[in-house]
This record gives sequence, C-alpha cells and structure tokens, in this order.
Amino acid sequence: MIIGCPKEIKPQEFRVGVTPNAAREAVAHGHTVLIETGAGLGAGFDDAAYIDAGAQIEATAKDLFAKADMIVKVKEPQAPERKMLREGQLLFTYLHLAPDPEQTKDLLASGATCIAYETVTDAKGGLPLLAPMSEVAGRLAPQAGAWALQKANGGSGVLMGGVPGVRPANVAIIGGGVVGTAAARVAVGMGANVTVLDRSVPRLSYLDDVFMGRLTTQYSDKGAMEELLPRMDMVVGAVLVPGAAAPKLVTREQLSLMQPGSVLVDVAIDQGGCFETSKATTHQDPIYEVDGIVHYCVANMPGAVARTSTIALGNATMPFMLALAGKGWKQACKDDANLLNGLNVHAGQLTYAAVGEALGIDAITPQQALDV
Ligand SMILES: NC(=O)C1=CN([C@@H]2O[C@H](COP(=O)(O)OP(=O)(O)OC[C@H]3O[C@@H](n4cnc5c(N)ncnc54)[C@H](O)[C@@H]3O)[C@@H](O)[C@H]2O)C=CC1
Ligand SMILES: CC(=O)C(=O)O
Ligand SMILES: [Mg+2]
Repeated sequence: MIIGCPKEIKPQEFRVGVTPNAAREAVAHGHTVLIETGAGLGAGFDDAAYIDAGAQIEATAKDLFAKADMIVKVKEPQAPERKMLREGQLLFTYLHLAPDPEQTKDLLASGATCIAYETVTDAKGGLPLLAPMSEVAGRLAPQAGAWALQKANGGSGVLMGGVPGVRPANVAIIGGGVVGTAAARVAVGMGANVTVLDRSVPRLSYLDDVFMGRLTTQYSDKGAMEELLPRMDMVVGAVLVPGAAAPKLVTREQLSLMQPGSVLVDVAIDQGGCFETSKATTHQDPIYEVDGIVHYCVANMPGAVARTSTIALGNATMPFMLALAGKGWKQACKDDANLLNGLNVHAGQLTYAAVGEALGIDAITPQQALDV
C-alpha cells in the first residue's frame, strides 16, 4: 500500500502522523511511505531521517494526497485537505466529528473511508489511540492553568503551590479518566489542593487508592459543582463520553459562583467542551475571558510538546497502521473489532452512532459498512 503523511496545517500544530521509526517498519513490511517535505521538522525529524528510514519525500500535499492509498495524520483534516480526499481513499487520524458538522459533511461528500483515532478501543474498554495524547494534555492542563492564573493573563494571581502561611490553589478536575488522572498527578505535584469528580465510583475508588490521601474524590453532579465552584481557583474539564459531544457541566450562569480571575481549562474542547462558555482556541491565542473567568480551550494541546507527543502517538498508531496497510481496511476491521470501532465514515455514510446523534444524521453500523 502507499501510505502518505502530509505536513499538519492546523495553526501551531507541530506533530506529525508518521515517525521515522514507523516509516521504517512500514517499508520493512513492503509498503511505500510518502512524507511531505518538512512534515516532521516541528517534531525534530528532518527529511533525511525519513529518507534514511526508506521513505520518499513528496514536495506538495497535493501530490501526496493524489498518490496515497492511506493518509495518516494527527489532526482532523482541515478544509483544504478535505478537498483532496477521494472516494476509496483511507484516512487514519483524529476526527472529533460530533462537534464539527462542516468536517462531517465534507468527509461524507469525499467518499473516503475515515477511521478516527479517538474511537478505536482496546480489550479493556480503553481508547488506546486517544490515551497517549490524553496523558500529554492532562499533564499540560495544570501547567496551562497555572499560567492563566497569573495576573498578566487575567488570572486572580494565585500560585499553585502557595507558600508557607498562604494556602495553595484549589483545583477541581471533572472526569478522572486518562486526562484527569494525569492532570491530578501534575496538580498534586505542584502542591495544589486537588478534587477529582467523576460519575464512575470505581474510577473514584481507583484514584482514592493510588493517590493515597493526596487528593479528594467527589461524585460528579450539579450539587457538587455548585458547592465547589465558589472555592475553586481552577477547574479542569476532562470528561468524555466516547465519540459523543461533551456534556455541559458548568453553565454560564454558574460562572457567577466563581471568584473573579479563576480559570477554566477545557481539555474536552475537542469534543465540543464541557463548559457552556467554552469555544476552541489555539496555541497562538489560547485564553479569553467570560464574566471575569479566564478560559483556556486549546483543542490540540499536545501540539505544544510536539516531540514527546509525536513519538507517543506514533508508538500507539503504528500497529494499527500496519494492519490497515497490510490487509486493507475491511479485512483489518473484520479481524479486529476494536479497530472497527474507529470507523466513523465510509463511502458517504456515517458509521458511528454517537456522532449521528450529536449531528442529527442517520448512521449505519460499522458492521453494515463492512458489507457495502
Ligand atoms: N484538548 C486536547 O488537546 C485534548 C483533548 N482530549 C480530550 O480530553 C477528554 C478526556 O479524555 P480521556 O481522559 O482520554 O477520556 P477517558 O475516557 O479516559 O476519561 C473520561 C472520564 O470522564 C468521566 N465522565 C463522563 N461523564 C462525566 C460527567 N458527567 N461528570 C464527571 N465525569 C464524567 C468518565 O467516567 C471517565 O472517567 C476527551 O474529550 C479527549 O478527546 C484528549 C487529548 C488532547
Ligand atoms: C486528541 C487530540 O485531539 C489531540 O491530540 O490533538
Ligand atoms: Mg483535539
């Protein structure tokens, strides 16, 4: 198969979908790997590293899209990339379709087969291609929030760890999954006073065990939110209902419960965000204020640490990429129900129920797509 990896064009996105190591493996399996010139530079991989791995360098995204059977990327295809997709082509990348009707419309119109990293599952019910980036975004969240708490950024001027005689910041993390746990680890490490909320009692029980009294767990409901908001300097949104639009857990009205200059970090923004007042921001312009509350809603947080993120993502995607290239998407998905769960779009039809529900579009089952 011809595997093509274009340079990411989303603003300030420095990751790349295929590492030189992944390219080397694919070439060893008999595939042709095309890399757009400069695609890896932001992650510290120059064209020579790919040539050394046996890949070929393409001068333009246009040529690469025209030649490749499968496009492997990081971020959801941007409008100009969507125009280059064609019927029968395979796209393997993050999609986050539930909050994105424009992208969904274009992918359906393209006739391509689109497998979303974020809905591929594993045998334990986890999300193995989302997890590595959630580990990164979770670790970054308290760091970004701490920066936003500084006065120059509109924050209240509270230091995460406090100092002797002055209390540390109070941080609430809503959702104790991969992002939430990683965020808790860093926030606790910075000396903050951390509360994690989740709807899963087994998950709260796990966190209670592993953090051994260094954080508080609380069941997530409206009452808990209203009780916590007046005391919290920072709230991190880290919930996920796989594939679906994020539930709105803090309303605009509830912002008035918070102290001025407090910070919301909405990591769940790529699924539409879990605060009513969230709208996606970029690394170039990451924060804005609503009713005196600073919002940080960067939808591609791991792009900030592109080297670490690219390697972590490449480690996770490589076996799936090799299966797709080796067997073709249909056989690979027939052989692996977890990979089939990644199928979101095929030949003009939506194949993921939660996306269909969020956007009001009829979806077929991924199993039906295998029979098309
Ligand atoms: N902005 C960015 O750059 C990035 C965003 N993300 C996003 O972060 C979000 C979280 O991802 P993961 O931690 O990997 O998911 P996960 O599935 O590991 O954890 C989600 C947690 O949310 C909990 N939850 C669901 N509904 C809830 C509610 N109403 N109240 C409290 N908890 C609730 C679940 O029980 C689960 O423990 C996703 O939307 C993901 O796409 C991930 C990586 C990068
Ligand atoms: C998960 C995701 O959207 C990202 O890493 O950018
Ligand atoms: Mg995202």
